[in-house]
Amino acid sequence: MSASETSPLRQFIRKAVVRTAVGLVGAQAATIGGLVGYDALTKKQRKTRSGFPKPGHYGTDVANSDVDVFTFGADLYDDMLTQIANATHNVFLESFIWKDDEYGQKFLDAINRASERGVDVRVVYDGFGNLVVPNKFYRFHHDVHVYRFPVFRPRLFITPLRASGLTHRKLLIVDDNVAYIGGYNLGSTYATEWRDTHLKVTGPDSWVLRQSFVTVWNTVAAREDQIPRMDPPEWDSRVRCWSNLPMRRVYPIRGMYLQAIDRAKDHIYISTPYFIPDHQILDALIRAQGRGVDVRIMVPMDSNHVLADWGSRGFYVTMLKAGVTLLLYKGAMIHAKTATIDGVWSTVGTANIDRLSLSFNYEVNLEIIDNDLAAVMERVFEVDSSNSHRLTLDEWQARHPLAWVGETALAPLRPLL
Ligand SMILES: O=P(O)(O)OC[C@H](O)CO
Repeated sequence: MSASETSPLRQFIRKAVVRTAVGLVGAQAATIGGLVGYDALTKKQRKTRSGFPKPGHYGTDVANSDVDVFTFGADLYDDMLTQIANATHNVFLESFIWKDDEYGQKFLDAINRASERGVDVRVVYDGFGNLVVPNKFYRFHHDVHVYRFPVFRPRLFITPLRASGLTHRKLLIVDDNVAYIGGYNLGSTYATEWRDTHLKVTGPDSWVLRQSFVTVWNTVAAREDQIPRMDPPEWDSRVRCWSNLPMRRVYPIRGMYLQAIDRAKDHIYISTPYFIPDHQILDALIRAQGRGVDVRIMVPMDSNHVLADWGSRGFYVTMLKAGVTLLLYKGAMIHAKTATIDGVWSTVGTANIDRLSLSFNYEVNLEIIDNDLAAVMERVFEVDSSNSHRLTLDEWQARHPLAWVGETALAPLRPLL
């Protein structure tokens, strides 16, 4: 049938569909524009937030290794810088964000000095994550081996899945014996203004993090730049490492979370800066609450990404109706990517509970089965809870109708956030 022969009814339906689609996209664009504009206006106010209670620094033994829990950036960075300064053999550093500020410079200087004195230094950082940092900041000593994850990747046209993903990891491994992992990127804001959590593993269990770094490095580096294999200490460790590696097409962190949530019998405490779960994770959490598990999820009251906040808020009614406790962290940005379950199981890593982390980016999480560490993680969660507002269903349902419009308009974008 030619266009001129199209029936009036068909023409009407076609126009209605096109207008609805244009209207929806327009509403979404207007919502995003409004939220981003409002966010820019209130940014200054967020910069003068009141700060946060510091949960402290804890040391525990897990099997034959020492595990330190850091919850304040300046303490962590000082410890990392001391390790780099004392390194005698090698330093492997990977970071999603590496700012050109005071602390960023300290790390750059420390690894350059290590390289100068003959330490084998390997660095991985993300091109996209540091687009706003001038390239000239990254002046490495000529012996430092560097891989900058490229922003543009021609291989995307050949092997789109394997060539995708940013490195969202934050890792430091020193002398094959000390390894750091957690939410801290490198930058001065994170040193004092953000609440985050990092682990330091000293001893044989650090191997798993070394191996995670080596796996990525040895895939991207030239043959002459490969890092030699080091044998693992033991099979039956209570410390497991899960690495999302698009280059291998594996994303095990999501599976780790699903298994642990399904296994929970008593309580689940999760901290995440960005909470935009897929259906299966959301369903697992709601089912856990339904069988009597005390599920508590902590997110920032206002994070540094307004769209992520609104993407997250779209889940609040469902969660609150299911009885899940929502804790909104006040006065500072909480960026910890941690969970602890039943006083036994804990994870600390780089993955957020969102699709970018669980199904797209390079990530790494430690999973640790240990009562003492779980007790520490619960203590940290308790201190953070004391600085959080517990949201109620009544309060949330009384929010401004425009908020509901924002949540609904952003719902289709959740997979991208
Ligand atoms: O991507 P993350 O979780 O490391 O968070 C980084 C901040 O969002 C920087 O804007």
